[in-house]
Amino acid sequence: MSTPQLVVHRDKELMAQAAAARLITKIVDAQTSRGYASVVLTGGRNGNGLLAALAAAPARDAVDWGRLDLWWGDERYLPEGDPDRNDTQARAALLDSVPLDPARVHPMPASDGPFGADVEAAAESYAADLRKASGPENHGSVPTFDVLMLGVGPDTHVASLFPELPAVRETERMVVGVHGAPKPPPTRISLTLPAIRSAREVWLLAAGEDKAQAAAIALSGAGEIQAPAAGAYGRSRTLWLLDAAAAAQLPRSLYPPASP
Ligand SMILES: O=C(O)[C@H](O)[C@@H](O)[C@H](O)[C@H](O)COP(=O)(O)O
Repeated sequence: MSTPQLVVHRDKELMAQAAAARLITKIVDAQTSRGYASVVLTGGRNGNGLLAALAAAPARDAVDWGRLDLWWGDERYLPEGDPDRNDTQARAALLDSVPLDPARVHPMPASDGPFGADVEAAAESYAADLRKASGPENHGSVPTFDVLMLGVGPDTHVASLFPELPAVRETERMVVGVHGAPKPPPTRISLTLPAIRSAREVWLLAAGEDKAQAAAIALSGAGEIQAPAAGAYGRSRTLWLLDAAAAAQLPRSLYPPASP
Protein backbone atom coordinates (compact mmCIF):
# COMPACT_ATOMS: atom_id res chain seq x y z
CA MET A 1 0.00 0.00 0.00
CA SER A 2 1.54 3.34 -1.03
CA THR A 3 0.89 6.37 1.15
CA PRO A 4 -1.08 9.04 -0.73
CA GLN A 5 0.93 11.89 -2.17
CA LEU A 6 -0.94 15.11 -2.87
CA VAL A 7 -0.40 17.78 -5.49
CA VAL A 8 -2.63 20.84 -5.33
CA HIS A 9 -3.01 23.12 -8.32
CA ARG A 10 -4.45 26.62 -8.48
CA ASP A 11 -7.62 25.64 -10.35
CA LYS A 12 -9.19 22.75 -12.26
CA GLU A 13 -7.90 23.90 -15.63
CA LEU A 14 -4.30 23.93 -14.42
CA MET A 15 -4.88 20.60 -12.65
CA ALA A 16 -6.07 19.04 -15.93
CA GLN A 17 -3.15 20.49 -17.90
CA ALA A 18 -0.58 19.44 -15.32
CA ALA A 19 -2.08 15.96 -15.01
CA ALA A 20 -2.07 15.59 -18.79
CA ALA A 21 1.62 16.55 -18.94
CA ARG A 22 2.32 14.11 -16.11
CA LEU A 23 0.49 11.33 -18.00
CA ILE A 24 2.40 11.99 -21.23
CA THR A 25 5.70 11.67 -19.36
CA LYS A 26 4.58 8.49 -17.59
CA ILE A 27 3.47 6.89 -20.88
CA VAL A 28 6.69 7.87 -22.70
CA ASP A 29 8.80 6.50 -19.85
CA ALA A 30 6.90 3.19 -19.87
CA GLN A 31 7.13 2.88 -23.65
CA THR A 32 10.85 3.62 -23.53
CA SER A 33 11.57 1.04 -20.86
CA ARG A 34 9.06 -1.69 -21.77
CA GLY A 35 7.99 -0.97 -25.33
CA TYR A 36 4.38 -0.21 -24.46
CA ALA A 37 2.23 1.46 -21.80
CA SER A 38 -1.03 0.47 -20.13
CA VAL A 39 -3.47 3.08 -18.81
CA VAL A 40 -6.92 2.85 -17.24
CA LEU A 41 -9.26 5.76 -18.00
CA THR A 42 -11.98 7.18 -15.79
CA GLY A 43 -15.26 8.83 -16.68
CA GLY A 44 -16.55 12.09 -15.29
CA ARG A 45 -15.77 15.77 -15.75
CA ASN A 46 -12.27 15.68 -14.25
CA GLY A 47 -11.30 12.58 -16.22
CA ASN A 48 -12.61 14.00 -19.48
CA GLY A 49 -11.02 17.36 -18.67
CA LEU A 50 -7.66 15.63 -18.43
CA LEU A 51 -8.18 13.90 -21.78
CA ALA A 52 -9.16 17.18 -23.45
CA ALA A 53 -6.06 18.84 -21.99
CA LEU A 54 -3.97 15.95 -23.29
CA ALA A 55 -5.46 16.37 -26.78
CA ALA A 56 -4.35 20.03 -26.72
CA ALA A 57 -0.94 19.39 -25.12
CA PRO A 58 2.09 20.49 -27.21
CA ALA A 59 3.95 17.28 -26.27
CA ARG A 60 0.94 15.08 -27.11
CA ASP A 61 2.61 13.23 -29.93
CA ALA A 62 5.63 12.28 -27.90
CA VAL A 63 3.35 9.35 -27.07
CA ASP A 64 3.54 6.38 -29.45
CA TRP A 65 -0.24 6.02 -29.64
CA GLY A 66 0.03 2.70 -31.46
CA ARG A 67 1.71 1.12 -28.42
CA LEU A 68 -0.75 2.25 -25.77
CA ASP A 69 -3.20 -0.16 -24.11
CA LEU A 70 -6.33 1.60 -22.87
CA TRP A 71 -8.82 0.10 -20.40
CA TRP A 72 -11.68 1.62 -18.41
CA GLY A 73 -12.19 1.67 -14.65
CA ASP A 74 -15.95 1.69 -15.07
CA GLU A 75 -18.71 2.18 -17.58
CA ARG A 76 -22.29 3.19 -17.57
CA TYR A 77 -24.19 0.13 -18.89
CA LEU A 78 -25.83 1.83 -21.88
CA PRO A 79 -26.03 1.12 -25.62
CA GLU A 80 -22.88 1.53 -27.70
CA GLY A 81 -22.38 5.14 -28.74
CA ASP A 82 -24.71 6.49 -26.05
CA PRO A 83 -23.49 10.03 -25.25
CA ASP A 84 -23.51 9.20 -21.54
CA ARG A 85 -21.08 6.29 -21.88
CA ASN A 86 -17.58 6.98 -20.56
CA ASP A 87 -15.96 5.59 -23.72
CA THR A 88 -18.13 7.81 -25.95
CA GLN A 89 -16.99 10.85 -23.97
CA ALA A 90 -13.34 9.74 -23.99
CA ARG A 91 -13.40 9.29 -27.77
CA ALA A 92 -14.80 12.79 -28.19
CA ALA A 93 -12.27 14.31 -25.78
CA LEU A 94 -9.15 12.60 -27.16
CA LEU A 95 -9.27 9.06 -28.53
CA ASP A 96 -10.74 9.89 -31.94
CA SER A 97 -7.95 12.45 -32.48
CA VAL A 98 -4.95 10.17 -32.03
CA PRO A 99 -3.71 7.09 -33.98
CA LEU A 100 -4.42 4.38 -31.40
CA ASP A 101 -4.26 0.70 -32.31
CA PRO A 102 -7.94 -0.33 -32.05
CA ALA A 103 -6.85 -3.80 -30.91
CA ARG A 104 -5.28 -2.17 -27.85
CA VAL A 105 -8.37 -0.14 -26.85
CA HIS A 106 -10.69 -2.10 -24.54
CA PRO A 107 -14.09 -0.49 -23.94
CA MET A 108 -16.39 -2.26 -21.50
CA PRO A 109 -19.42 -4.07 -23.02
CA ALA A 110 -22.52 -2.12 -24.01
CA SER A 111 -26.08 -2.94 -23.02
CA ASP A 112 -27.06 -3.57 -26.66
CA GLY A 113 -24.19 -6.02 -27.10
CA PRO A 114 -24.13 -9.84 -26.79
CA PHE A 115 -24.91 -9.86 -23.04
CA GLY A 116 -28.08 -7.77 -23.23
CA ALA A 117 -29.41 -6.96 -19.76
CA ASP A 118 -27.06 -9.49 -18.09
CA VAL A 119 -24.55 -6.98 -16.71
CA GLU A 120 -22.90 -9.70 -14.60
CA ALA A 121 -22.06 -11.66 -17.76
CA ALA A 122 -20.79 -8.46 -19.35
CA ALA A 123 -18.58 -7.82 -16.31
CA GLU A 124 -17.22 -11.38 -16.40
CA SER A 125 -16.43 -10.96 -20.09
CA TYR A 126 -14.32 -7.89 -19.29
CA ALA A 127 -12.59 -9.78 -16.50
CA ALA A 128 -11.76 -12.51 -19.05
CA ASP A 129 -10.27 -9.87 -21.38
CA LEU A 130 -8.11 -8.62 -18.51
CA ARG A 131 -6.97 -12.17 -17.69
CA LYS A 132 -6.05 -12.74 -21.34
CA ALA A 133 -3.97 -9.56 -21.34
CA SER A 134 -2.20 -10.30 -18.09
CA GLY A 135 1.27 -11.79 -17.96
CA PRO A 136 2.70 -14.47 -15.62
CA GLU A 137 4.04 -11.72 -13.40
CA ASN A 138 0.47 -10.50 -12.84
CA HIS A 139 -0.74 -13.69 -11.17
CA GLY A 140 -3.10 -14.19 -14.14
CA SER A 141 -5.74 -11.68 -13.14
CA VAL A 142 -5.16 -8.24 -14.66
CA PRO A 143 -2.29 -6.70 -16.65
CA THR A 144 0.09 -4.40 -14.83
CA PHE A 145 -1.41 -0.99 -15.42
CA ASP A 146 1.17 1.81 -15.44
CA VAL A 147 -1.44 4.38 -14.41
CA LEU A 148 -5.01 3.83 -13.31
CA MET A 149 -6.97 7.08 -13.10
CA LEU A 150 -10.06 7.63 -10.97
CA GLY A 151 -12.37 10.59 -10.66
CA VAL A 152 -13.60 11.06 -7.09
CA GLY A 153 -17.30 11.56 -6.48
CA PRO A 154 -18.71 13.99 -3.88
CA ASP A 155 -19.70 10.91 -1.85
CA THR A 156 -16.10 9.54 -2.14
CA HIS A 157 -17.03 6.95 -4.80
CA VAL A 158 -14.40 5.95 -7.35
CA ALA A 159 -15.14 4.10 -10.58
CA SER A 160 -18.62 2.70 -9.86
CA LEU A 161 -17.75 1.67 -6.31
CA PHE A 162 -20.24 3.56 -4.15
CA PRO A 163 -20.20 3.73 -0.35
CA GLU A 164 -21.69 0.68 1.39
CA LEU A 165 -22.89 -0.97 -1.88
CA PRO A 166 -21.88 -4.60 -2.66
CA ALA A 167 -19.30 -3.74 -5.35
CA VAL A 168 -16.96 -1.94 -2.93
CA ARG A 169 -17.02 -5.02 -0.65
CA GLU A 170 -15.83 -7.38 -3.43
CA THR A 171 -12.52 -9.02 -2.55
CA GLU A 172 -12.15 -11.77 -5.16
CA ARG A 173 -13.49 -10.72 -8.56
CA MET A 174 -11.73 -8.07 -10.65
CA VAL A 175 -14.84 -6.75 -12.42
CA VAL A 176 -18.45 -6.65 -11.24
CA GLY A 177 -21.85 -5.48 -12.34
CA VAL A 178 -23.38 -2.64 -10.32
CA HIS A 179 -27.11 -2.12 -9.75
CA GLY A 180 -28.81 0.81 -8.07
CA ALA A 181 -25.91 3.22 -8.39
CA PRO A 182 -26.88 6.54 -6.77
CA LYS A 183 -25.21 8.37 -9.66
CA PRO A 184 -27.23 7.73 -12.83
CA PRO A 185 -27.40 5.54 -14.72
CA PRO A 186 -28.11 2.94 -12.05
CA THR A 187 -26.59 -0.04 -13.91
CA ARG A 188 -22.85 -0.05 -14.42
CA ILE A 189 -19.73 -2.19 -14.77
CA SER A 190 -16.77 -1.50 -12.51
CA LEU A 191 -13.29 -2.65 -11.63
CA THR A 192 -13.15 -3.64 -7.97
CA LEU A 193 -10.70 -2.44 -5.34
CA PRO A 194 -8.45 -5.52 -5.80
CA ALA A 195 -8.21 -4.71 -9.52
CA ILE A 196 -7.54 -1.02 -8.82
CA ARG A 197 -4.81 -1.94 -6.35
CA SER A 198 -2.99 -4.05 -8.94
CA ALA A 199 -1.94 -0.87 -10.77
CA ARG A 200 1.58 0.43 -10.38
CA GLU A 201 0.22 3.94 -9.87
CA VAL A 202 -3.30 5.09 -8.95
CA TRP A 203 -4.09 8.75 -9.63
CA LEU A 204 -7.20 10.23 -8.03
CA LEU A 205 -8.55 13.36 -9.70
CA ALA A 206 -10.51 15.79 -7.53
CA ALA A 207 -11.23 19.33 -8.64
CA GLY A 208 -14.00 21.68 -7.57
CA GLU A 209 -15.43 22.66 -4.23
CA ASP A 210 -17.96 19.82 -4.45
CA LYS A 211 -15.04 17.43 -3.86
CA ALA A 212 -13.59 19.16 -0.79
CA GLN A 213 -15.53 17.11 1.76
CA ALA A 214 -14.90 13.85 -0.12
CA ALA A 215 -11.14 14.51 -0.25
CA ALA A 216 -11.02 15.37 3.45
CA ILE A 217 -12.99 12.23 4.40
CA ALA A 218 -11.04 9.88 2.14
CA LEU A 219 -7.67 11.23 3.32
CA SER A 220 -8.61 11.30 7.00
CA GLY A 221 -8.30 7.56 7.53
CA ALA A 222 -11.92 6.68 6.76
CA GLY A 223 -12.69 3.05 5.91
CA GLU A 224 -12.96 1.98 2.28
CA ILE A 225 -16.52 0.66 2.61
CA GLN A 226 -17.78 4.02 3.81
CA ALA A 227 -15.29 5.98 1.63
CA PRO A 228 -14.22 3.91 -1.42
CA ALA A 229 -11.63 6.52 -2.48
CA ALA A 230 -9.77 5.66 0.75
CA GLY A 231 -9.27 2.13 -0.58
CA ALA A 232 -7.88 3.22 -3.97
CA TYR A 233 -4.11 2.94 -3.86
CA GLY A 234 -1.38 1.74 -6.16
CA ARG A 235 1.40 -0.77 -5.63
CA SER A 236 4.14 1.84 -5.92
CA ARG A 237 2.31 5.18 -5.94
CA THR A 238 -0.99 6.77 -4.94
CA LEU A 239 -1.31 10.32 -6.19
CA TRP A 240 -4.12 12.73 -5.42
CA LEU A 241 -4.31 15.50 -8.02
CA LEU A 242 -6.48 18.31 -6.66
CA ASP A 243 -7.22 21.93 -7.23
CA ALA A 244 -7.24 24.43 -4.37
CA ALA A 245 -11.04 24.29 -4.07
CA ALA A 246 -11.07 20.52 -3.59
CA ALA A 247 -8.19 20.76 -1.10
CA ALA A 248 -9.90 23.46 0.97
CA GLN A 249 -10.94 21.14 3.81
CA LEU A 250 -7.68 19.21 4.04
CA PRO A 251 -5.49 19.80 7.07
CA ARG A 252 -2.64 22.12 5.96
CA SER A 253 -0.19 19.54 7.22
CA LEU A 254 -1.37 17.15 4.51
CA TYR A 255 -0.24 19.01 1.42
CA PRO A 256 2.35 21.46 0.06
CA PRO A 257 1.27 24.99 -0.87
CA ALA A 258 -0.80 25.20 -4.07
CA SER A 259 1.40 25.37 -7.14
CA PRO A 260 2.20 28.94 -8.29
O1 LIG B 1 -18.94 6.80 -14.56
C1 LIG B 1 -18.64 7.75 -13.84
O2 LIG B 1 -19.44 8.62 -13.51
C2 LIG B 1 -17.24 7.94 -13.38
O3 LIG B 1 -16.40 6.95 -13.64
C3 LIG B 1 -17.23 8.34 -11.93
O4 LIG B 1 -16.50 7.48 -11.08
C4 LIG B 1 -16.65 9.73 -11.90
O5 LIG B 1 -15.24 9.66 -12.15
C5 LIG B 1 -16.88 10.42 -10.59
O6 LIG B 1 -18.29 10.40 -10.36
C6 LIG B 1 -16.39 11.87 -10.63
O7 LIG B 1 -17.07 12.51 -11.66
P1 LIG B 1 -16.84 14.09 -11.91
O8 LIG B 1 -15.37 14.23 -12.24
O9 LIG B 1 -17.75 14.44 -13.06
O10 LIG B 1 -17.20 14.79 -10.63
